[in-house]
Amino acid sequence: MSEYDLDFDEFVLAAPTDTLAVEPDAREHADAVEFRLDLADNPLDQLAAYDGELPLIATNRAAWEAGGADDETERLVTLETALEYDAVAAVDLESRALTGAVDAAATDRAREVRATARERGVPVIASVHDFDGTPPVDELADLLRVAGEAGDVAKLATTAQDREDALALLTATHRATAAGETVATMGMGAAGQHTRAVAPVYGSKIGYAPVDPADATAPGQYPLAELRRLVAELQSPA
Ligand SMILES: O=C1C[C@@](O)(C(=O)O)C[C@@H](O)[C@@H]1O
Repeated sequence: MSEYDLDFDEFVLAAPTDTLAVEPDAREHADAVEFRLDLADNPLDQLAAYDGELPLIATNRAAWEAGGADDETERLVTLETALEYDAVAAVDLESRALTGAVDAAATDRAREVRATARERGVPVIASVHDFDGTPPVDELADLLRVAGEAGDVAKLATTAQDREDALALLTATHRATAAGETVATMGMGAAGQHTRAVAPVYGSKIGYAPVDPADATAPGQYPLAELRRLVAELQSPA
C-alpha cells in the first residue's frame, strides 16, 4: 500500500494546480492536490521530481471539455504514464471519453487508462462538465448514473445561473448519495459558489479550491483555506 492512498469514502479537499511546487502551501488545508497536467509545463518531469506529502489526483483535461490538452492520443498517453508514479492516487477521466461520446479509438484508449488505474488500485473519477448551464434534476441524475458506471466516483460540475440551478445540483447530489452512489458535485459561477460548501453536506466527496485564488481552475472556486473552513463548519454544526 502506498503512503499516498486516496479513497473517497470521506470528503477530499483537493487543491488544483499546474505546479507541484505549491504542495507545501496546500498541506495545511488540503487532503490532496489535483495536478492539472494539461495546464502544466513539463508535467511528467514535475511528477518525477515530486516528493511532497499530499496524494495527487491526475487530471489531463481535454480541450473538448474546456481543458488544455488538444491532442487526444497524447493526452491519454501522458495520463497513463502519470499512473506510473506512486504519488498519483486518483485519476480523472471525462465520462464522455469513457462512454463513447468522442470517437471509438479515443474511447478504447480512455478505457485502457481506466484499466491501468484499476490494476494499480487507483480510483477513477469520471467527470462531467457543463459550462453553459444546469440541466433539470432528472438529467443531472442520469449524468451522475452514467459517470458512476464509468468510474469509481461520478463528478459533475455544472454552471449555475440562479438558485434553482444550485438547488437542482444539490438535489441530484442528495438523491445519488442516498442511493449509495459515490459522487462529487460543484456549481460553477457566482450562483453556484455556495454549493461548493454545501454539497458536501449532501454527500459530495470532492471539493476543489486553489491555494492562491489567482490560480482558480473554474469560476466560483473559493480559496483553499476558506473552503476548508466552510466545509468543516457545515459538517459539524454547533
Ligand atoms: O473537474 C473539476 C472541477 C472544477 O472544474 C471545479 O469546478 O472546481 C475544477 C477542475 O480543476 C476539476 O478538474
